[in-house]
Amino acid sequence: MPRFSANLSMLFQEHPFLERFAAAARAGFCAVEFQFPYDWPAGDVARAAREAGVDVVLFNFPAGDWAGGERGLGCLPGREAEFRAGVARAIDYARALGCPRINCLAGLAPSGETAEHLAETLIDNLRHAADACAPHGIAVLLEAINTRDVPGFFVDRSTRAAELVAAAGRGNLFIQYDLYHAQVMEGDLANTLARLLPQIGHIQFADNPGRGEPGSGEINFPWLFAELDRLGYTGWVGAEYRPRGADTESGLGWLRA
Ligand SMILES: O=C(O)C(=O)[C@@H](O)CO
Ligand SMILES: [Mg+2]
Repeated sequence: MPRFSANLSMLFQEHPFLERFAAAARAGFCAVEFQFPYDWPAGDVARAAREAGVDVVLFNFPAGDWAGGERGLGCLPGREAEFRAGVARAIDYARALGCPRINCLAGLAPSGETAEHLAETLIDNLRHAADACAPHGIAVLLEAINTRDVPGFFVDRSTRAAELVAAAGRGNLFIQYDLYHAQVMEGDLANTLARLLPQIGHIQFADNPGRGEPGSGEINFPWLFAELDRLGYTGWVGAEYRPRGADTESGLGWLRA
């Protein structure tokens, strides 16, 4: 079976953030990931992970004014300085946490800009991020997000993310393949995984519809997890779903199985 990490922005929300690390360890996870650690000092986050005995395997670059509706800075012309400051901040956190990969959110396509200009901006920003991360042994990821949940997201298909990553042309640049977003937008998960595998630096999952745990929807997760082994994928697979029950533990049947 693949190596699973618990996404602490979605799982274990019945606990305060810094207590979710220990909750994940008690549930059997040896690795965690999360969206944004920036509300907590890096030292506090690192201590929580160390004391729980879990590795931190992924988090996101700062993504703009999230509460105000922004969903990333990667493709936004005129925001390059803010993106770059976010890259530096994320590297500081990654070094404190020993985290080897950081995910870039492309953001919502602003009106009045051509797709070509947005793609150029994103590619320049990805190159900057990859070059800044490379000396620290950190990989940079680009994730496609479905436009049913996030209307207007600029990179909405894994095949497009793969094209942009290839165009940026950096050895430490990969795609983050989220099975939930891919199922909403593209389907054909197994064939797409096989085709994009060399470019995949991290996988996440939730069932569809509803973004719940495996077994709550239409995706055949036992078969797909076995397929990841058959394909030779050795990276992390992040559980990034909204538990349907009152607590996370009651939805972990897929992990026990
Ligand atoms: O929504 C997702 O999927 C993610 O992976 C997040 O990190 C982006 O908000
Ligand atoms: Mg995801």
